[in-house]
Amino acid sequence: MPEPLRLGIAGLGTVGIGTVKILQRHAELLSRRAGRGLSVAAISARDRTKNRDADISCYEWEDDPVALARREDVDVYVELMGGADGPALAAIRAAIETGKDVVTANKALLAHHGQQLAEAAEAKGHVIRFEAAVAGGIPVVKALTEGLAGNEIRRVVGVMNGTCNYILTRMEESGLPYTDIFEEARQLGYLEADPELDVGGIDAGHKLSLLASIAFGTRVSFDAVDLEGIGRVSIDDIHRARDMGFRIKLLGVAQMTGRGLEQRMSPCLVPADSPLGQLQGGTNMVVLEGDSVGQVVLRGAGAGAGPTASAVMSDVIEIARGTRLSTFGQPAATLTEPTPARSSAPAPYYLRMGLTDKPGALAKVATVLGEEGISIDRMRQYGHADTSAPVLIVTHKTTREAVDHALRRLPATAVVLGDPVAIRIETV
Ligand SMILES: NC(=O)C1=CN([C@@H]2O[C@H](COP(=O)(O)OP(=O)(O)OC[C@H]3O[C@@H](n4cnc5c(N)ncnc54)[C@H](O)[C@@H]3O)[C@@H](O)[C@H]2O)C=CC1
Ligand SMILES: N[C@@H](CC=O)C(=O)O
Ligand code: NA
Repeated sequence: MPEPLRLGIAGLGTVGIGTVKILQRHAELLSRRAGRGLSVAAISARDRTKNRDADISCYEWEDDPVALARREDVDVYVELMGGADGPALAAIRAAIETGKDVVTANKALLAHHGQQLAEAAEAKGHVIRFEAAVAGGIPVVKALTEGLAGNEIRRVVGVMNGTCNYILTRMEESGLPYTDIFEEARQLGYLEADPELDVGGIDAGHKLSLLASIAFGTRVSFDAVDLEGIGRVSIDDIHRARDMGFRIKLLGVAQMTGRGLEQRMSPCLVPADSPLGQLQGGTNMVVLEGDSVGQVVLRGAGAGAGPTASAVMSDVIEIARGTRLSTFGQPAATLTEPTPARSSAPAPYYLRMGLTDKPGALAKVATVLGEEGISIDRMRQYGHADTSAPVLIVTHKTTREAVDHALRRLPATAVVLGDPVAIRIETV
């Protein structure tokens, strides 16, 4: 049997300890699958003495994660500290410089530095693997890189942030507004240290940009992701959308169009009876569409110690087996610079507005929509006690530009009260 593969594990929080536990619990199973033993050369975290849910006294300790990366007895540097820059970046650079392969769960870091790190690693014949970084335990990176390698990928769509899906699901269940459920999520410890990463759509945008790179052979371009978080999703819209047969999800879409690479992470309506519409709580779902395979739907835990460590271990075993994959599915130097699509593909839209309850009000709105080339598919007016009549409109496919233009014109009709809401409807 070959020599054991020696790991240096930096970060002993949720994911790091989850990884240590799998290594300890399944040592024999893992070495059978890997074809060689797996050993831990040393570990590192901020606080050595912290009470942890695993016995780490058997491992050598390094205070400095960069020193751990430079150790000669480490073959694979397992970075589970987090942070887009700082020690995680310095440590991964040091690991590559000194000839190690790298496994990381750090989507923020790869979204910002993935291209440069992949080029550096590949120039030296080393690999960077990141299954845990996208949708946690769901093997979506491997599905795209390996299982669907024979396809031209048409589209990647998904719910990739469990916290946002939890918040939206709980708002619908409880009827409580965003601020109340945000607080509930905080109390449950679901939110990242900087909650804006979750609710601002940034974390999910990081993940989408990594999948887009593999799917379309383009350099990671997180800055080109059109981002909108869930902070403005109202309980009203959640209920009205449900009345019309939809649910609101923070949805990521990446597709190559005639106008360039479209990457969006924003609240969208999806049919309530679709797989995405049925997705409840903190679960993730990614839908991959290939020209030969059609649609592949992956669903599972996008976060948590066990699921995320499961993904980390899949990368470690891949390396132990001798599989050497390019970080983004093809040599980093051959990834092309994407042209960002300036506008998104046409789609139906959901429009909600309050109208003055006077004859002809609806006709004025319909005229503006018609003049902007927007055709109405369905409409519903609600009973009301005051002077503002709530109206919902589902349009046929149209462009975001036409919708925005119509919304800008509506105040001039003098029949629309307050700010109308427009949300894209995504059919998957
Ligand atoms: N928690 C989850 O469910 C998921 C986490 N991830 C990613 O996994 C990585 C780790 O996340 P968690 O385990 O949740 O974080 P955590 O906050 O629970 O643990 C971080 C660990 O890294 C150590 N650390 C942080 N900065 C350090 C430094 N400068 N020097 C030495 N040690 C340092 C901390 O002491 C701690 O042991 C992050 O990149 C995160 O985005 C990815 C998917 C899911
Ligand atoms: N904050 C993330 C954790 C995993 O990436 C989420 O809620 O999905
Ligand atoms: Na994954």
